[in-house]
Amino acid sequence: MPSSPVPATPYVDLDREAWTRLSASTPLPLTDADVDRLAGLGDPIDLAEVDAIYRPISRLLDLYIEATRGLHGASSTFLREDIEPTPFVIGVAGSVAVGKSTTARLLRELVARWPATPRVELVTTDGFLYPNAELERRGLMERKGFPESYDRRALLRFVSQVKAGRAEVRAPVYDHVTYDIVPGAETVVHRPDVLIVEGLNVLQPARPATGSHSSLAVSDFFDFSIYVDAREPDVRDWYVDRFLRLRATAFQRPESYFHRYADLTDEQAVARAEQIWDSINAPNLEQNILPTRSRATLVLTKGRDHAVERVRLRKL
Ligand SMILES: Nc1ncnc2c1ncn2[C@@H]1O[C@H](COP(=O)(O)OP(=O)(O)O)[C@@H](O)[C@H]1O
Ligand SMILES: CC(C)(COP(=O)(O)O)[C@@H](O)C(=O)NCCC(=O)O
Repeated sequence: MPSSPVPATPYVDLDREAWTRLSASTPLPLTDADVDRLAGLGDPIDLAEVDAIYRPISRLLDLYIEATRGLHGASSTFLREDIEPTPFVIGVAGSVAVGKSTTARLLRELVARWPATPRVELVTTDGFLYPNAELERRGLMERKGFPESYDRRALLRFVSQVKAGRAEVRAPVYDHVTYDIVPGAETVVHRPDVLIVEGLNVLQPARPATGSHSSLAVSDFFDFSIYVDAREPDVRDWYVDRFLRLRATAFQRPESYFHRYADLTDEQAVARAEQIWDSINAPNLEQNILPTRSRATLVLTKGRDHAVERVRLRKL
């Protein structure tokens, strides 16, 4: 029997105008208090963009959450067991400097406005990077952010325990100033309604099972996932801009790992940032991150000015 062709794309593809039109018919407009709170996050995002692009995403997430709870109730009825719904888990993936953290922080605020999900927790996967001493030992200091630079088993344990509804789950903490794991620090997650897991590699598929280790990846616990996408030359520029801004602020602090870059001239700082981008972050994007884009439920494509140009939502 001839096999049916694989569809060219499993996504509904909307340009900015089509997606923006959804904003007019989406409930829960931003109030003055919301605008104040969002402005207070310290992110450079334009509030008109929040209303047109990100607020409809929060509505879509609310619909998925409601449907997932319905499905959960159906399973409970079938099993004749009273099983509590567990946190709805959202993954946010994409390149270094593409805007994952900004998107994740924004969604945390917007999703928490919906009556069904006031408690939203956000965890970044950098807390699961191996400490620098361990990365040195493994010869991975020049591969920070590559899948092998993370303690993937600990990350998987963390997400699966939150998803299983455990009352309290702890994650280690990474500091971008010292460029290392903070000894003794932890983030504690207490059974949120929604957990957002943000990180470069969260959409990676599982590695093949070996011996007693089953083949699971954090993405197996996601109820929804978002890939933040942009053209590589634009992301490279955003990375360099952020590096220059950090040089004027965080790098000035003596405890900063990059303190030695505090006094570089503009030209030297740009050259150093480009070198880090070209030798670490660009190869990681190309080899590990971009290949996971097609696994996301929603793909947001940003233009040079950070405005979302295109939204793709998985329909199959
Ligand atoms: N929507 C946006 N509008 C304007 N600037 C943005 C937006 N999103 C991110 N940025 C800027 O782009 C850079 C990278 O964003 P960030 O969220 O830190 O990326 P990531 O977490 O992916 O490394 C930062 O300098 C940030 O301020
Ligand atoms: C800390 C990161 C690996 C990102 O971690 P994530 O939370 O996305 O898993 C990345 O921002 C980073 O520092 N990369 C190393 C190369 C560089 O200095 O840009």
